[in-house]
Amino acid sequence: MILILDFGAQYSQLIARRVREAKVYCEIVPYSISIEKIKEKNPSGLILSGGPASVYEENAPKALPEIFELGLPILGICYGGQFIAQTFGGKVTRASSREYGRIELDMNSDSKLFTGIDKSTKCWMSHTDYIEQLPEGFEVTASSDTCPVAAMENTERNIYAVQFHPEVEHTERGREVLNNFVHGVCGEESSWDMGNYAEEQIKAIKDLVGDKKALCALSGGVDSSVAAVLVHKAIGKNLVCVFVDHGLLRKDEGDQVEHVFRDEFDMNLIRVNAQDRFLGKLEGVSDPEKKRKIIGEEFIRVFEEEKNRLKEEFGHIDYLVQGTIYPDVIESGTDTAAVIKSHHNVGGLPEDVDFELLEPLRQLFKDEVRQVGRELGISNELVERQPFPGPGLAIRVLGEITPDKLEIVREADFVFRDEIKKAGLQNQIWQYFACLPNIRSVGVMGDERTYSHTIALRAVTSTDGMTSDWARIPHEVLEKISNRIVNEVDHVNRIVYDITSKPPSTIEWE
Ligand SMILES: Nc1ncnc2c1ncn2[C@@H]1O[C@H](COP(=O)(O)OP(=O)(O)OP(=O)(O)O)[C@@H](O)[C@H]1O
Ligand SMILES: O=c1[nH]c(=O)c2[nH+]cn([C@@H]3O[C@H](COP(=O)(O)O)[C@@H](O)[C@H]3O)c2[nH]1
Ligand SMILES: NC(=O)CC[C@H](N)C(=O)O
Ligand SMILES: [Mg+2]
Repeated sequence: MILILDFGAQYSQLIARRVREAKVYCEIVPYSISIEKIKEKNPSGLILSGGPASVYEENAPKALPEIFELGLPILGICYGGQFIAQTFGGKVTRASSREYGRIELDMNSDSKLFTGIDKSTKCWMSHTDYIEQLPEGFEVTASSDTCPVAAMENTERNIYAVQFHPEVEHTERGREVLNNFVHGVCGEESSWDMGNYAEEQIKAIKDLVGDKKALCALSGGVDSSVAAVLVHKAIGKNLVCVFVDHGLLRKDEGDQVEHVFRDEFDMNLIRVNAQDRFLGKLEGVSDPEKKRKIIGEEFIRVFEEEKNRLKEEFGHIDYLVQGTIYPDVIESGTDTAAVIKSHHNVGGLPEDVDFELLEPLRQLFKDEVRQVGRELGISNELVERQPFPGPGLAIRVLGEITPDKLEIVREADFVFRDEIKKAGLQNQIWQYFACLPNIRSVGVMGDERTYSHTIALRAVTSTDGMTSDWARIPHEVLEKISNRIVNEVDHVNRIVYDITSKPPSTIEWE
């Protein structure tokens, strides 16, 4: 097995996922793990993850130096690599030129880590610091103009470090790098089997819930639909689904979700119209984290009210099923990982929740959830649906939300989606939406001065939502979308297209 020492990385689970995909068992442990514990687990290699800290800071997280005396192969990624450099006497400092997102790297294919990889390949970076001075005994195995030590190794000690992220989907040959490490360097064989996730989960849910009852927070999105079907297969009629229309949905979405769900599934579904209470609570609030927490809490209050209301006819409900997936968890922050944004269903939950949480997809990434959905026989149309965040349009109207602004973004978003569909691009773009940045600018329309809103279009390619690139939508399509939005949506006189990757941006603007 392989041990991953976690320094608070966004991508630790992704590293684990790639190692498992290479059919090798692995576990994630805190960076501070003791030497005895490591010996107990008897790994064939260690991977040191990335992390938000800088190794030269006073309280930077440090693994025990004795890990380097175990004789085990070690691979450090980003922070992990910088930690290796510092430990062996190299120098890590803040880079004059930071790198986020795509870069081209020259790799030395003589390195065991890069066996079989072309010289120049596309890699994904996310760092502020860099290895300025190579530690003694190490040699450089990859570099770019701005990052002289993009990879280094000490073959005698079997220690490797990379500045880029081999674990993310956008690093073209990343899987091969990790394969080379676990098989080529650590000598692991492909022996571990992932089993059948759906079957195992259904059995586990059956055992856990027994004949108790559960309420599923159902949005009509991919994650909660898959979660609902899993739980329904386990406990049948003891599940009730609650869909909340919080007034922050896209155009006509409430009716569509209700329709699709009743058509496709034979499950209890309750729709709660809660537009006024959500918008009331959000009035005058402009901080994104505050908005997310208000929404997270309000969802729970609605579910609790439904639970009380259903007591007589349905019986006591113990569990709340949510379609939480791994990015929701990690981005909401953990003991070591930074808070990127509090997803309403994790970091946005209030402290007092009158349910036991049941989240069967909590360890999975989006593409894995889609795979489970297909195994469960859910229609392609639903499984392929683009993600839509639980806080909805509230995090796409930047700053304070008003009914007028919601209306503008809703209409612009409708036009955008309509044109993407007409251009036949909906399967090539992972997520696409309109956003209202809350800036107004001067325009001239019909010879009159306007001072109106800007709409920002966001469209990204991704696989798991952890990294993304901006979608290269043909200019003719963008032109059509721009024309239509300005012509059809009142109070808009300017359209911009977002051309940042994640990192450094995130997919949503708030
Ligand atoms: N309008 C809603 N009504 C009830 N529950 C919701 C609603 N929106 C979100 N949720 C709950 O919050 C969870 C997280 O939302 P999220 O948007 O990440 O997932 P999803 O809507 O199920 O899938 P997708 O990512 O495809 O939109 C959902 O799985 C669901 O349990
Ligand atoms: O249910 C959700 N509740 C949330 O609070 C939330 N915030 C972001 N998202 C979705 O998660 C994916 C990654 O988003 P970001 O790059 O913006 O962090 C993207 O698909 C986002 O749409 C959310 N989903
Ligand atoms: N992704 C990382 O591990 C980042 C490491 C460190 N915080 C940097 O900015 O360079
Ligand atoms: Mg959703």
